[in-house]
Amino acid sequence: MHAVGIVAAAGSGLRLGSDLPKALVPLAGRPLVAWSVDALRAGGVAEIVVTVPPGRRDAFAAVLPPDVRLVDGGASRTASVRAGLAAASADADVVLVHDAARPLTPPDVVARVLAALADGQPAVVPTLPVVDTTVVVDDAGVITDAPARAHLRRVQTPQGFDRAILAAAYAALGPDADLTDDAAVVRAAGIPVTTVPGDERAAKVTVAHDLETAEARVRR
Ligand SMILES: Nc1ccn([C@@H]2O[C@H](COP(=O)(O)OP(=O)(O)OP(=O)(O)O)[C@@H](O)[C@H]2O)c(=O)n1
Ligand SMILES: C[C@](O)(CO)[C@H](O)COP(=O)(O)O
Repeated sequence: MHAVGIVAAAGSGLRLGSDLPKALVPLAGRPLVAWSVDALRAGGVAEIVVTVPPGRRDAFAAVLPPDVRLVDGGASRTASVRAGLAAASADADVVLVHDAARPLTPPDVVARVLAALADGQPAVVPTLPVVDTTVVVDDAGVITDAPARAHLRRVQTPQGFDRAILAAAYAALGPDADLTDDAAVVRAAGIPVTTVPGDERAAKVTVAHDLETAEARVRR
């Protein structure tokens, strides 16, 4: 099975509040994107495309292995993954889409996604249970619903797909579509998405506290 990894790294990191694009922010002295590329490789994905903020290729090339392909990302994560997918080898069987913002993803998570794809699943995402009661609120903040927690999951990356199915789902999507993950893209095309266990260590670095937590994990 020929797998290609797409690392979405073209975000700016507004919620982190850094001057650098988030993917270049250091974690224990190495940029987040370098950790995330290593995580995919350690899990068994050799070929990697990284989507970068336009105009920042040199900065990314300086911190990544020379065989990683760099492409300009877009204005949204959806647009960036679309650009990465267009640059991925057309002869790849499967694609794993990963966030640069999930630097400490254990190789086991990547391996579980690959194994489910090798089993013939068309779309696979790692998930974790929800531990808090979770509610829906209206614009005034009043609770309107409290979905049964047993059926709720937190979705992580890498998310794995049959390459042709993901490409067809993106092709069917409007040019300005902005969905929060790639599972939503294939679900919009009617493809069922299965889940495998995620891992708390694959947490996303979104705000400053997440970076502190990741630093503490690396120190341990
Ligand atoms: N136009 C974009 C926006 C996001 N991403 C990537 O998608 C992943 C998840 O996005 P998020 O954590 O929201 O990153 P940012 O968009 O950088 O964060 P923020 O919303 O705080 O600006 C990140 O690795 C980010 O680099 C991307 O490739 N292209
Ligand atoms: C793809 C993702 O990490 C799955 O949980 C998440 O949807 C990214 O969301 P963000 O708004 O780009 O942080």
